Amino acid sequence: MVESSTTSWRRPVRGHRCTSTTRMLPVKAAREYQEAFSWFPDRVYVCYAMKANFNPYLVEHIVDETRAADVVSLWEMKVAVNAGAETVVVNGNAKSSDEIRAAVERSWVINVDSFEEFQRIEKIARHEGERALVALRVNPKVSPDTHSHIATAVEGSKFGVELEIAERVCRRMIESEWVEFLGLHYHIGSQITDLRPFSEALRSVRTFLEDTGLIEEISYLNIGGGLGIRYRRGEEVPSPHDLAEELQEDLKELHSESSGFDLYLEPGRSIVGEAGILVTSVRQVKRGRRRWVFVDTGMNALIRPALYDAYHEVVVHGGDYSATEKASVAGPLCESGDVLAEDRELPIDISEGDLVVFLSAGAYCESMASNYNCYPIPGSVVVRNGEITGVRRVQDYEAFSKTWW
Ligand SMILES: Cc1ncc(COP(=O)(O)O)c(C=O)c1O
Ligand SMILES: N[C@@H](CCCC[NH3+])C(=O)O
Repeated sequence: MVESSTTSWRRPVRGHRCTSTTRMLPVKAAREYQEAFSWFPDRVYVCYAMKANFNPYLVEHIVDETRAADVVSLWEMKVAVNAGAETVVVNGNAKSSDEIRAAVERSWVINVDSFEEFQRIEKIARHEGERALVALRVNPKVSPDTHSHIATAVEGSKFGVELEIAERVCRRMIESEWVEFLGLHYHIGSQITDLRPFSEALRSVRTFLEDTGLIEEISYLNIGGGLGIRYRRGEEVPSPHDLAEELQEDLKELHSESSGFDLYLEPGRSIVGEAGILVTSVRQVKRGRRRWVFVDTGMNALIRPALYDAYHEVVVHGGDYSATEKASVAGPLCESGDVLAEDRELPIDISEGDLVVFLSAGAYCESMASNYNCYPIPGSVVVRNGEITGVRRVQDYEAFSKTWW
């Protein structure tokens, strides 16, 4: 649950009962992933993709269930370890040497993004005197129906290695004294609600593994994350069980052709997305050609509408919906794109101080918050089974200014 920067909540305290009916879905979702793939013959690791929401209190609950995380930076590594992650996979197209070193020292699997990165890893591993555990991120080239900014396996994508040249890279990894080649990784993008691209990607990778004979060399297959969530009321989206069913046949056959491999998944949004809300409060209503509802936080806390034309359901807490009219909800920032919701039916009598709540804000909202216009990073409250289990206070000026002076 994500609270806006300046809403006038009573100060939440860890352990207090909370009256909110918001369910803590993430643990359930993580469990569902584990159950959904339980037919897989070897081990299955559900590595929570921390980029979706790295709130440490939330990560703690999820990792308690999964024991595994997908990280992309040193700080994500720290949060994952503090939350008790035992299995960590390291992603990123431009990893720093410190990140690579940390992974090598702890024997975490590195999903290698390029041949050049493999060479850097080899050098670092030699220097450390430790073999690096590596998998190669490949680009199976699929075009899911999602925003182009979050499709990650299209032609020309910055991520991964094209399958046409991947065999050569894998063979070099296999020959290397300083890396241990485990297998392949791919991730086709995010907010994907059609299952076809997931099976297309798996089939491309399967064909690659069979045609090259690399099927005999792998002990690791990482199929990434990407499953979409419900942003609009009434929308139907596939569940982890649907995804598992879609992939079951190919995965089982691939497994039977191999000498056995563990399956890794990296879901982010589908674990935390639906569970989070962003609570803002109305500062002002403006009437002109359009009716505007200005709230106290904007794209600094919810950048998805501006970045991806994303839609988030809006609810006015306790609002009288018997008389509504169209209005757009915008933040206070000096940016025309700082519009959080366009043309929604909102109560006519909405006024200063009313709480405007954005739904499905658990993923890529809190984690993408910024200090634009020197607005503080909003605080957040994590609730589980009706109880507050974690509070991050609104960033204060002292914490903010330390970054600068
Ligand atoms: C490598 C990688 N794995 C996993 C994820 C998580 O994706 P999602 O939140 O869509 O499940 C991402 C983000 O798209 C990613 O880049
Ligand atoms: N930030 C994106 C998802 C990025 C996925 C990370 N690879 C969103 O809000 O939809």
